[in-house]
Amino acid sequence: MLRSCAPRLRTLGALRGLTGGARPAVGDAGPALRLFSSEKFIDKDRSLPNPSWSKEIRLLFDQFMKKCEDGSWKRVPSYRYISPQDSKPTKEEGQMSRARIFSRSYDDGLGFEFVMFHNDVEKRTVCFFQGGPHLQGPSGLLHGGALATMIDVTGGVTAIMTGEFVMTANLNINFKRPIPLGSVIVINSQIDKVEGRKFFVSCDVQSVDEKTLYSNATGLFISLDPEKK
Ligand SMILES: CC/C=C\C/C=C\C/C=C\CCCCCCCC(=O)SCCNC(=O)CCNC(=O)[C@H](O)C(C)(C)COP(=O)(O)OP(=O)(O)OC[C@H]1O[C@@H](n2cnc3c(N)ncnc32)[C@H](O)[C@@H]1OP(=O)(O)O
Repeated sequence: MLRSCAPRLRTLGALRGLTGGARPAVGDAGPALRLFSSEKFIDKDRSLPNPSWSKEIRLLFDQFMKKCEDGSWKRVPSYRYISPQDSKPTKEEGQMSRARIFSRSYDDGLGFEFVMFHNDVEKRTVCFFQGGPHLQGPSGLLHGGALATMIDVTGGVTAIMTGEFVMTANLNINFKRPIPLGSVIVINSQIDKVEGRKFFVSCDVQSVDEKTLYSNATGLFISLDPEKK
């Protein structure tokens, strides 16, 4: 069921660094730590390096943090939980009270390790992704659904960074080459066209040396109709 508009806009604001929270670091699109309203619980920003990150993804992270210094790029923060003020007004109970954002639901190193950087002028996002052992599909290879998740999230962030809260309406993915589990890949996403509430986004997925095109994709993201909210 769709939630009301205002909480979503607060989430959007936090994502774009437009609202309060802990002080953002230079080059960040938002707060590094998110204090929940009770101030008893701190949800850490999971797009920062952790011990499971390989040298390769750390190097890419460092390179792009440098690009953030002149403000042209911003690191996109990423959390495990939706903060209580952005959640449904009714108290969630049982299993639902433990809800996590899917792409951040695994412990460090086991699932989706990634960081995204966004360029507002170019309307594009780059994601560095390292898929952990719990994302295996065929032996030793990344599951296609895990890649689809990352394409969805990267494309979704590219659209969301325009300031609209969007939902994914359509994804078309060509899986061209299998991805070795644990390797680092680069997902580039850009907005090709905007028609009213429709954001047409394309993505390509490559090896770090750009020699292998693993996948390409297009997606349609639609911002919510105020009449229907
Ligand atoms: C969800 C995340 C939650 C919290 C995140 C928290 C923090 C943010 C941090 C990070 C963000 C990460 C990015 C998120 C990535 C994950 C995104 C998702 O997983 S979303 C979940 C999967 N998607 C859905 O469940 C969507 C289900 N569908 C719908 O709710 C609706 O169909 C819709 C997409 C909202 C559109 O419904 P509307 O009633 O608003 O639109 P319409 O009036 O029907 O159509 C408008 C326009 O668009 C065309 N159209 C609609 N659907 C399609 C389609 N599938 N293919 C092509 N075209 C489509 C339609 O024809 C109309 O066109 P027009 O006539 O030219 O205007």
